[in-house]
Amino acid sequence: MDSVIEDVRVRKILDSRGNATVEVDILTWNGFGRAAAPSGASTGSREVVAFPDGGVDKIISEVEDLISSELIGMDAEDIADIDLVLKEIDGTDNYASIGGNTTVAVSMAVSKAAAASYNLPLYKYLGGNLVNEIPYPLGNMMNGGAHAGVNAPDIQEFLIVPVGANNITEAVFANSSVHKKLKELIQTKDSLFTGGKGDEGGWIPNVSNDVALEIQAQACEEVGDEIGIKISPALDMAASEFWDANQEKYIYSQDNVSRDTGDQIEFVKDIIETYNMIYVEDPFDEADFDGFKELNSLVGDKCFVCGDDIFVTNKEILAKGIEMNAANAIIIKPNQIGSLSETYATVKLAKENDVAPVVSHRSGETTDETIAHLAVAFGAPLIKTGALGGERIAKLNELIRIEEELSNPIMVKLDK
Ligand SMILES: C=C(OP(=O)(O)O)C(=O)O
Ligand SMILES: [Mg+2]
Repeated sequence: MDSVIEDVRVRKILDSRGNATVEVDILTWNGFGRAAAPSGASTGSREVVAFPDGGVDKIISEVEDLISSELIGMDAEDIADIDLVLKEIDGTDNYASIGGNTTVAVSMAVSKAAAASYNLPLYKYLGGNLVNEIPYPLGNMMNGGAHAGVNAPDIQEFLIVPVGANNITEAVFANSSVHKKLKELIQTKDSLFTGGKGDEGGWIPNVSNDVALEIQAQACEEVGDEIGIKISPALDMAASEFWDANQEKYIYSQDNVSRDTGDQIEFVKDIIETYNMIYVEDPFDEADFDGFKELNSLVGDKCFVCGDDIFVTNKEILAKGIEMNAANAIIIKPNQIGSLSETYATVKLAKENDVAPVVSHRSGETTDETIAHLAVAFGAPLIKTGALGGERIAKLNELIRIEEELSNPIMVKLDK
C-alpha cells in the first residue's frame, strides 16, 4: 500500500552538455522518487536507442500519458513487472519507440520511490542491510577523443584510482589533488594550454598520447608521495572511436601513427606494464572480441581489462565475452540497456563469473546521484563518475554521505 504509484510526471531538463534529457518523478502513497537519464557521446553501436525521433518533446506529448496510465495503481516494489510493462509499451527489442533513456529514468525513479516509501535509502533497499563496501572512484583527469576538441590526445580518458585510500573522502580528495597537479604539469608541456576541460571535467591538453601518459603517471606519483597513499593510473581508450574499419587500423592522429590489431595489443600491453595501469577500458574496437581475449590473457592477472562499447551492459553479449574470457571487468551504464532489472541481470551474470562490474556515468550527465547507490548496492569494486564538475560531484558527494550512514563501512578489496 505504501508504495502504490499514484502519479508519474515527466519533464524535459538540461544535461551537462546543454542537451535535452528526461527527468521522471514517481509519487507513491508514502514516497517519492526522481531520476534523470544521462547520455553518451562515444556510444556503443549495440546500445538501446536513447530517444525516438522527436526526442524528449515527443515523450512528453505522446508517451507520458501512456506510461502514467499503465503505472498508476501498480506497486513500485514490483520493479521487474514495471520494467516489463515499459517494454510492452515500447514494443521493440531496443526501445526504439519510446527510448531507453525514457525507460531507464522511469525504472530508476520507480525504485527510488519504492525505497522512499519504506524510508530506506536506495542502496539499502536494493542491496540489503548488510551492505557495507564502498567502491573506489575512477577519477577522470584528462580528456581526449570524442570527449574533447581537436588537437587533444586520441585516448579518450586518462583516469586514476586512489587504491591506497582508506575511505571515500580520502579517495575523492586524492583524485581532486591529482587533477590540480595535472594542471601544473600540463602547463609545462603545452604552452598553449588554456585550462580547457572536456565533457567529464578532465583537462584537455594539446599533447601527444605519450606525453599525456607520462604526466598522468608523474602526477599520480607526486601526489601519492605527498599524501602518503598509492594512486594508480588507468585509461578508457574508447578505441572504437579511432578504429578505421577500411584500413583495419587504429589511427592515432595526434601522434601520426597507425596500428593494426597486433600492434595495438603490444602497445596497450606495454603501456600497462610501463605505467602499472590498474585498469584499461575499451582498448580495442567494439567488435574485436579476439583482441580483448588476447590482452586479457596477457595482463588480466594484474589489470582490469574492461569492456564498455563491446558489452553495452547487455547480458547476452557479456555471456559471449565470458565464454571467450575476453575481459575481467564490464562497464555498467543503465541507459545502455534501458532498465534497472536488465542492468541488474547483467551485473549478476558478471559477478557470478568473476567479471568486475564498474558502475559508470555517461559523458552527458545531470545531477542525478542514483549510480552512487547502485554501485554500493551491487558491490561494485569501482565507480566511474569523473572527479570534478557539479554533475560528477553529485555522485561522489553522495558516496561520502552513504559512507557516513553505514555502521561499518570499508573500502572494497580490489583484486588487482
Ligand atoms: C562515459 C563514457 O562515455 P560516453 O558516455 O560518451 O559513452 C565512456 O566511454 O565510458
Ligand atoms: Mg568507455
